[in-house]
Amino acid sequence: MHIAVAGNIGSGKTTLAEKLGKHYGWDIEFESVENNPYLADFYADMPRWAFHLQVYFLNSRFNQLKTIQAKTSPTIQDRTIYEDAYIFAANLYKSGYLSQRDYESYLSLFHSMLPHVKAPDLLIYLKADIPKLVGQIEKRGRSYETTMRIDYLKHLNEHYEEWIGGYREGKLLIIDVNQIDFVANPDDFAAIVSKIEREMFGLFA
Ligand SMILES: Nc1ncnc2c1ncn2[C@@H]1O[C@H](COP(=O)(O)OP(=O)(O)OP(=O)(O)O)[C@@H](O)[C@H]1O
Repeated sequence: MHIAVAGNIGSGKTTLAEKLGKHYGWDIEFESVENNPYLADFYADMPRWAFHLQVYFLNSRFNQLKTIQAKTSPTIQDRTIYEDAYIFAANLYKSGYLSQRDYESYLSLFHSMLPHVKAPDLLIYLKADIPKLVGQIEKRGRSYETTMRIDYLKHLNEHYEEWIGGYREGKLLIIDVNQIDFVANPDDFAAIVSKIEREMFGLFA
């Protein structure tokens, strides 16, 4: 079984994946941030490093998927390969940070991978407005994210809305995290668990 958590930067994917992994005893596949050789450079100079970073993320996510698809134990994944292509790369192209030829090469690579990609059994989308995202990004205080512009987050959110609106690949659970705190408030976490059970197993928990 493959569960994936999707959402904009700072929406709380990693934290929720950790909590659900612990709650259900699922394996967790994280996004590799610490060892990413391009991320800090990318935030300092997006046009220069956009293509490099996208190829890096695409490859790392594809390898992660191969691992998940080869396993029999249930696994929760922190961000999907769809977000790399349909959200981040598309946004960088539309914002002029990826050139036409680089974007076309990227898409060609992504389309070569796509036949080997199976959609998750359940996609959990964490929907958050800009103030919530900004608050959480500030709270965690990663130095390279301090240069991030509000516009960048806004454009990413627009891409998320469009992608989620048309998502038909599998089961989808949308969780609006604007008014909840599933870390500080156990009831909020329990409500998420109930929604997951209803979606996955049709139970009224
Ligand atoms: N394809 C991509 N293109 C550009 N940046 C990306 C891409 N994938 C991930 N990132 C960035 O890499 C970093 C990854 O951080 P992390 O895994 O903690 O997730 P996050 O997006 O910050 O989400 P959350 O706070 O919900 O866990 C973030 O700055 C994120 O936006």
